[in-house]
Amino acid sequence: MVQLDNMLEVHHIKKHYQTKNGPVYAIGDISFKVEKSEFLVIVGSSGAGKTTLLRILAGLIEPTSGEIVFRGQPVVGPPRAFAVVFQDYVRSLYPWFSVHRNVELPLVNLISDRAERRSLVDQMLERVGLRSQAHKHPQELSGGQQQRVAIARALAYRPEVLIMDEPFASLDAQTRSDLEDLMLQLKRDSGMTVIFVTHDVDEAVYMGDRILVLSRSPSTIATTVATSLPLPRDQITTKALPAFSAARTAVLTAIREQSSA
Ligand SMILES: Nc1ncnc2c1ncn2[C@@H]1O[C@H](COP(=O)(O)OP(=O)(O)OP(=O)(O)O)[C@@H](O)[C@H]1O
Repeated sequence: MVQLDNMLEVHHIKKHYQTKNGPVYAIGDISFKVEKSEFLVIVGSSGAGKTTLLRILAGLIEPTSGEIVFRGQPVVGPPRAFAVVFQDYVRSLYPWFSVHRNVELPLVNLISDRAERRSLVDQMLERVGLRSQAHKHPQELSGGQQQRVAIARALAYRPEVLIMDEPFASLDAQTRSDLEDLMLQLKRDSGMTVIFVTHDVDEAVYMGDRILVLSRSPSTIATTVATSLPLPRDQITTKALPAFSAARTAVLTAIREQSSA
């Protein structure tokens, strides 16, 4: 029998927000498990609770009930082993610090040796193709470059789990596919686990090993689609495979069923 290494377990998460107009029921009841080194993608219509779920997974907000278990331990705050990249990279970078300093900051309390820390930052900036821009400030870079800085910062931290909330949503198509491929390559090299939210079904199928489709809120998991696409992926040949269109059809059908439900 195949032994699965479930590093993260989500047990019956429910979440409602208290507002002045009464409770908003965001997450109905969600349970799933994530294997080590898996690339798990979460899709669902607007307002389905994707960001809420990611924030709970990252230990940033508490669920109303249910439990997240990471390596056998309940998550009660942001775990050291997790890093998060949000869509809003402009606000996630410090404008008054250089690119290099932005990537270095989260490492200050982790790596006390300054030379070692700076060398790791240089390596990460090299990986995302920004070594020559290290001295600049974020606002001097393009949107795609700023998002690369946010990715370099998350990866320099060497997380076991990287949580990404629509990280490429506001980028042009070419930059987006370049960053998709960069992320897949970095993930393959590091063996980290990725949990990734997107609105884009093609991106979900291209990136994911498995896709969770959420129902409308209060959300549950409507369907799970395993992609079974060969690695490494390629923007042209992978998307021409029958398995790609089969997975795409399965995800789109589930989303359509939810929006007409
Ligand atoms: N802080 C909050 N207070 C009250 N309600 C909230 C809060 N955050 C989210 N909600 C509500 O919870 C529900 C789920 O929101 P969430 O942002 O998690 O959905 P989403 O699937 O990420 O949406 P989108 O795809 O549009 O970003 C929505 O009805 C939203 O209005």
